[in-house]
Amino acid sequence: MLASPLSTARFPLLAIDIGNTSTVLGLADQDLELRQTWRVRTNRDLLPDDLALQLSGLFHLSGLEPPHSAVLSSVAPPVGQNYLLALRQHFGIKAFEVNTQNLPDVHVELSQPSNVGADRLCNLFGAEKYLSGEGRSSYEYAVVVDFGTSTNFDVIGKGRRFIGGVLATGAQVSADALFARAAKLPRISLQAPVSAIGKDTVHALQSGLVFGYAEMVDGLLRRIRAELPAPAVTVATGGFARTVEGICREIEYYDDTLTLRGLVELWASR
Ligand SMILES: Nc1ncnc2c1ncn2[C@@H]1O[C@H](COP(=O)(O)OP(=O)(O)O)[C@@H](O)[C@H]1O
Ligand SMILES: CC(C)(COP(=O)(O)O)[C@@H](O)C(=O)NCCC(=O)O
Ligand SMILES: [K+]
Repeated sequence: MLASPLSTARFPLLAIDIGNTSTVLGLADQDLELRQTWRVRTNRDLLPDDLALQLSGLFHLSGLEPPHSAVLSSVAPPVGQNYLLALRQHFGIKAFEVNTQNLPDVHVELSQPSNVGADRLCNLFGAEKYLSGEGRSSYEYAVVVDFGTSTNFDVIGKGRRFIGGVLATGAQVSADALFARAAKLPRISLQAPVSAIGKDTVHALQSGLVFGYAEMVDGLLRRIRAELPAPAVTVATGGFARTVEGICREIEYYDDTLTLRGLVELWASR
C-alpha cells in the first residue's frame, strides 16, 4: 500500500524501459494502470530533439494528453540521458531514473549491487504481484525470465530481495552469430517447427534455435529451483517470450508488460 495518496497533478505518468533492442513506453493513470503502451526500436543515434518528436508523435497518434511526470530505466547508454533531456527541454518534466542507489527498500544481494541492470530492478517490482501476500499465492520466490537481447533470469525473494540470476545469450543474438559464421545457412525467422527432427535446413534450424533455446531455459530453471530453499513461481517477459510460450515446461506465466508495470510500481513506491 502507498503511504500517501498520489497527487492527480502527477498523472499521466510516462514510463520508459530502454533495452538494447527495443524501448517500451507506457502512459499510466492515477490508478497506476497502463492506459497505452508502445514499442519502438532503441536507436542510439537519436538526439533529444528527435526523441521529443517521437514522444509527441506517439501521444498525438493515440489521442492522449502529454505526461505530467516520467520514470525511466535504461541499460543502453546514452539513450536514457537523451530521453531525460528531451523530457526536460520539451515537456518540462524532471524524470526519475532507476538505479540501485535511489531504491532504499530493495536488497540487492550481489557482490557489486550497483552493477545490476535497471531493467532487472524493474522486474523485481513487476514480480511482486506473483509473490505471497493477502489473497495471493504462497510463493516466497519468483524467477523472471526476460527474453531480450540477453535472456536474464532474475531471482527475486519476498521482501524486495534481488537474490541473483543468470545472463544468457539472447535467442536472436545466438541465431545471428550462427548465420554470420556458416555460409550455407539461411537467415530464418525464429518460429517453432512442428517437430524436433528437421526435414530440411530451415526446419532443422528452427528446431535447434527455438526448441534448443527453450530446453536451455527449462534446464536453467530446474537448476535455479533446485538451489532455492522453497518453491518458486516463474514468469516470462520480453520480446521473445511469446515464441516459447507453450514450449517451455518450467514457465508458469507470460506477462508482456511485467517490466513496464514494475517501473510504474517502483516509481509509486518511493
Ligand atoms: N514481436 C516480436 N515477435 C517475436 N519476437 C520478437 C518480437 N520482438 C522482439 N522479438 C525478439 O525478442 C528479442 C529482443 O527482445 P526485446 O524485448 O526487444 O529486447 P531488449 O529488452 O534487449 O530491448 C529478440 O530475440 C527478438 O527476435
Ligand atoms: C543483462 C542486460 C544486458 C539485459 O539487457 P536487455 O537484454 O534487456 O537489453 C542488462 O540488464 C545489463 O546490462 N545488466 C548489467 C549487468 C547485470 O545486470 O549484472
Ligand atoms: K528488457
